[in-house]
Amino acid sequence: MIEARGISKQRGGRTLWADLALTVAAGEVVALTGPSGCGKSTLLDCIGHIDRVDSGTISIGGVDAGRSARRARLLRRDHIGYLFQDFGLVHDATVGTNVDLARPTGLGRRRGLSTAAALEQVGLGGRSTARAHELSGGEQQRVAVARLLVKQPSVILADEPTSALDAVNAALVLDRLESFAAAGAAVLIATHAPSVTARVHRVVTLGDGRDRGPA
Ligand SMILES: Nc1ncnc2c1ncn2[C@@H]1O[C@H](COP(=O)(O)OP(=O)(O)OP(=O)(O)O)[C@@H](O)[C@H]1O
Repeated sequence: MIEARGISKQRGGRTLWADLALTVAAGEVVALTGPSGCGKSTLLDCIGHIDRVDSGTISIGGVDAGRSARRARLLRRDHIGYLFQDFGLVHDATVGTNVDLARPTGLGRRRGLSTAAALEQVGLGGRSTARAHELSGGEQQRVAVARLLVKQPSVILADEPTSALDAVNAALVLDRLESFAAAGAAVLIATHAPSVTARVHRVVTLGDGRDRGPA
């Protein structure tokens, strides 16, 4: 589902990674680890088509957007979902609006759950009119998960999704990510947390080129 081949990226004159290959199959949960500053977030941004690699190719579901901004936008809109450490919500918007905003407008618009059903699934059925900033961190990350439930992306990129959460909420988020994979999504999680790497199918370590294989 995610297929990166020979990709390289420089930042501020420093090579973050070079000639890197990474694949994540449909149904697989892969953790991306490595020392702080080695370029995990940058790699997620490139795979998520928010940023561009300097060389190499990245295809999502067999589609390589190349240098086309339009094709990158369509991949982001229809196929890619994000989960961020800081939750990535619009703070002043309501919970319901935050979830509505994730609904694809193109071919995938009928794919996911309704906003009400998604909020119900994450235990926030009664909170749709609350402003996002009024929720706790754990609740905000559950709103972010509800956004994925309405979008049903085939690729989920999660950047330290549990680092601001307590153990209970972190486990809930991981449960959800595993459910998305069980339903066929490819899930890539950048993380430092042993509690995450212990649960995934495979760990890829940036910086030393190691891929430990099945965890
Ligand atoms: N917008 C930017 N402009 C220039 N350099 C940047 C930018 N964003 C990140 N960097 C640099 O790129 C390098 C990689 O950053 P990145 O956030 O991808 O690393 P990371 O492995 O995710 O780190 P951490 O584990 O601390 O989150 C760092 O040295 C960082 O300072």
